[in-house]
Amino acid sequence: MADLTTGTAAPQRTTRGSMQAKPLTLDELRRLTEEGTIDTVVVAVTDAQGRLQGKRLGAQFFLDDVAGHGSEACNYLLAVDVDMNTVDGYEMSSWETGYGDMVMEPDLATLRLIPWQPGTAMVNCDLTWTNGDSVTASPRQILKRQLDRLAEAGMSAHVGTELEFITFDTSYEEAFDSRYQGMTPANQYNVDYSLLGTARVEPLLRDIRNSMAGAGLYVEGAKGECNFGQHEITFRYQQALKACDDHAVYKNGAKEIAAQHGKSITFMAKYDQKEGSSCHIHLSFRSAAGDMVMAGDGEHGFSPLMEHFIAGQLACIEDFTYFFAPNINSYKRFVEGSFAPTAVAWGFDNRTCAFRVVGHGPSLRVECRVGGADLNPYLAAAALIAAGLHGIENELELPPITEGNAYTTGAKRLPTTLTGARDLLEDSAIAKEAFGEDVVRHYVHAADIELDAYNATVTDWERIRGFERL
Ligand SMILES: NC(=O)CC[C@H](N)C(=O)O
Repeated sequence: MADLTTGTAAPQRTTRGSMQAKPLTLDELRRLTEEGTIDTVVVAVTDAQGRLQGKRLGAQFFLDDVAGHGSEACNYLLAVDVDMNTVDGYEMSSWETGYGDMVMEPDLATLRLIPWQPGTAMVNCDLTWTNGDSVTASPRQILKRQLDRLAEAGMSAHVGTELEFITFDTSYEEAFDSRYQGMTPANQYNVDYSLLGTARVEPLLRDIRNSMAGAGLYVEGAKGECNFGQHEITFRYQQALKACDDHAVYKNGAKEIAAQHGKSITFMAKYDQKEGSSCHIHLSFRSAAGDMVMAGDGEHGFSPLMEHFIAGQLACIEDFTYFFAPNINSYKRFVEGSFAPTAVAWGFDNRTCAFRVVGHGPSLRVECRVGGADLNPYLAAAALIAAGLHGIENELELPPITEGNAYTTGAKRLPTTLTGARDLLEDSAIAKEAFGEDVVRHYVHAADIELDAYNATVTDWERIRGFERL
């Protein structure tokens, strides 16, 4: 086991190297706690917005009580807005029901060291009610339900998520105080693939990469992107649930590490008018034994299952767009010619399509390019699995391939506003069937909360536009 950081500021502390740490067992955690190397265990759940929420527990208390029995958290955690306001209208949580508890049930398979915080381990949790029932609106429970459906069909899913983000030399506190005006991006020009440009940000990027390896993620690499200060760090695909747990840990951890460097990073889908930040999701189904099921002898080298799978994605993406673009800002990313998709289309290695098929044989997979970096990975992965199953169960026919520029074809368009996506989700028989009516109501309400907050706000844009000239 590698040494843990002693808690000095990030730039001085030693990194852990790039080897993927093994999951931490409960016995190892006990030993590390007894020898004083670990003193804190973070119990974490992922909320509706995809954020890690939870508590920092004394490691001994975690070992004695929580590992076996869970830890309580207020049920409002899945029913607040971004600002943690208690908002009306959620069935699972309200003043009327007294805002009681749910139980964070540690999934011990997710136990890991958190190298960027001294003496700390973390565990991802499922959410149950105090009577043991599953909390159906919990993103992790929503994904697990789709994985159960997939297992009943004799399959499992591999997922890889690729988050882009924009880095600023400005600290989070300075950014907040200046109301996000006049911030300094970490690069002053487009550093897409630029080794020179990315080297400027490498102390932070390397710290994030190596810290994530120490937290059990398999780091593939980092590259620069187009917008000023925009970068992407990628991790190897893996079983869907672990991929989403790791995504949530990474996104939270990358912000913590940026803060330790006096910098800030944002996963907003569209920070400014230049290129937005995506979360491309690579997905493949395998047999329960792990064998490939998507490649075959058909046209394009597809199996019939793959044809139905892609057809299902195209059939469902409009209904499910909310799960890939859950904020007002998310829709500003869907701009023609920006590498973010606008067309409901699929193609081979075609970055203008919503669904880009890549690889061949065992590596054949679909990259969904719809999601912004602000998506909730559990909900998006659940949506892709549900869409694939919809296509397979109904043996949907593969629509024609798009060759060339999907931005200028007459293909159907993705919803262009949160209102549009919300309405499609609300009316979706497929979504209600796959996720349950209560889950659809929960997330339609989440969209309404966001829309109401936005509509009630007078923005800078309106003042600049109208103050003098109107
Ligand atoms: N690497 C890329 O393909 C760029 C993706 C683009 N930034 C988006 O928001 O979708």
